[in-house]
Amino acid sequence: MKIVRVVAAVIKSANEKGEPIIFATQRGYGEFKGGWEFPGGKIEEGETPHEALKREIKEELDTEISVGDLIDTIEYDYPKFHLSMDCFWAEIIAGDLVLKEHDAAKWLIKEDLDSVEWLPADISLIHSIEKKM
Ligand SMILES: Nc1nc2c([nH]c(=O)n2[C@H]2C[C@H](O)[C@@H](COP(=O)(O)OP(=O)(O)OP(=O)(O)O)O2)c(=O)[nH]1
Ligand SMILES: [Mg+2]
Repeated sequence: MKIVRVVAAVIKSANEKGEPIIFATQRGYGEFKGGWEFPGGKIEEGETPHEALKREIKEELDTEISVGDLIDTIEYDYPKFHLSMDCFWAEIIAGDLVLKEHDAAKWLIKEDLDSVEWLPADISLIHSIEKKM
């Protein structure tokens, strides 16, 4: 099966109460339109995962991030391809998270992680984030 290598950013911040929050985005196009995910995309030839993630977040959200530790690498079989997705903690350096491609976005506290319809591959990631938030 075709393997698609993807990087995704779990952008972390804090709300007014000082609680940790993460940034979730809703896909605006394609076969998974409407599903919730972490911003990011496919690694291009010659790029490191780190470079790919910084590029994707600039393209999708017009925002510069610093990339932190790897949270998990998700391996998931979709009917048409195998997804291998490196998911990193990230923080905003500059920019306002402008939605260039997504339909909607939300900052979620730990207790609200289950409140959106995540893409199937993201379910196991949500569990590890929940433990680490
Ligand atoms: N970015 C992202 N993609 C995810 C997640 N979960 C998940 O199953 N995917 C899938 C959906 C897509 O098939 C693939 C990533 O594709 P993408 O559409 O983000 O790639 P891209 O930004 O490079 O966009 P494109 O140029 O290929 O349209 O991984 C996730 O949390 N974030
Ligand atoms: Mg993308």
